[in-house]
Amino acid sequence: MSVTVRVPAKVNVQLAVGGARPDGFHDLANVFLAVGLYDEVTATPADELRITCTGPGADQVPLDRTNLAARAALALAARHGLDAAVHLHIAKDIPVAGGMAGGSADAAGTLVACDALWGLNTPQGELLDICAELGSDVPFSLVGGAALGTGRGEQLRPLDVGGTFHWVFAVADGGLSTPAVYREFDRITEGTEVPEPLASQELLDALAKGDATALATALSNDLQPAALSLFPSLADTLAAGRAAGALAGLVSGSGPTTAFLVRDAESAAEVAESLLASGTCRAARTATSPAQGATVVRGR
Ligand SMILES: C[C@](O)(CO)[C@H](O)COP(=O)(O)OP(=O)(O)OC[C@H]1O[C@@H](n2ccc(N)nc2=O)[C@H](O)[C@@H]1O
Ligand SMILES: Nc1ncnc2c1ncn2[C@@H]1O[C@H](COP(=O)(O)OP(=O)(O)OP(=O)(O)O)[C@@H](O)[C@H]1O
Repeated sequence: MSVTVRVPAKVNVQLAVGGARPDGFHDLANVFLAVGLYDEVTATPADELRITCTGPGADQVPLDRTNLAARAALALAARHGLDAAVHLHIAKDIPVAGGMAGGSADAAGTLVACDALWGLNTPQGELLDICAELGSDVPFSLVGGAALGTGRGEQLRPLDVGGTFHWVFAVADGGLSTPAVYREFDRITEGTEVPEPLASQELLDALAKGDATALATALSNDLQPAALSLFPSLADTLAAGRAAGALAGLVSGSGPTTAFLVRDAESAAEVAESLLASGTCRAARTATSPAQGATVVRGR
């Protein structure tokens, strides 16, 4: 018997970053939006903890206990005094090391899959606590939809979304390390006064209304200069997407995936085709948001 859970990627429609905290993290006003690109995690009873992974970029995913999915299974098992004797298969579709929370999605998916497989019925609040221990993005991967993340991004307030938004994601050739991008942010902002991160009311209103034009004007990512500094060719990708007719483009989270907000599905297909033809990205994917958080799709 197995349980399969589907988990969405995310884009940060606003990522306001404060100064470095004494613990090395940064306080954020992080407006998460789940997008319909999914990883699937299947949990099956086994003699011992084992991970397999298929899909684009699977060769870059660790299969040992450093995999965030393995850490999630071990954390849930430990909380309930169980042995994490489970085979986790990750069917990857979220770009690896792309700034779209792929590893976080797999961790959240593993928690939901193992919770169902082991019949634990762990309360949502407890699952969210485990998520926060695993990583700043993991709680959002569990809940999906749209949310404002404060603290290091793990304290969530659900947000209203009044319509469907259409996106094109340009997948870069290569990845970026999240800690390296935050370090570059620190280097760039050194000696300046970094303001307290605050969510933009204009942006929250645009989300609530489902107004893509207004959202396009309000998109922002304080990590973008750092990602561009470490991966300068992303500027060409951003220019190509805008020239192709996107309403706006920005780096997704810590990058290097770039996200383009477009008017509708037809425009998404056109912008994706132009981006690929421009030769400034490895792949272009279309998706809509919001998307549901970690959800059991097969098994109990
Ligand atoms: C860039 C984002 O993806 C935007 O949602 C997140 O802020 C990163 O979330 P994540 O990958 O889950 O990050 P974590 O695994 O919690 O932390 C990885 C590293 O990123 C940096 N980090 C992360 C979150 C945060 N609020 N401040 C930080 O400085 C720290 O160097 C940390 O050691
Ligand atoms: N299940 C996993 N899937 C992908 N990468 C993983 C996983 N577990 C650990 N990793 C490691 O984490 C690194 C970052 O991968 P991930 O795909 O989570 O990045 P990301 O999407 O940029 O993260 P975020 O947007 O949360 O900052 C990878 O290079 C890989 O070595």
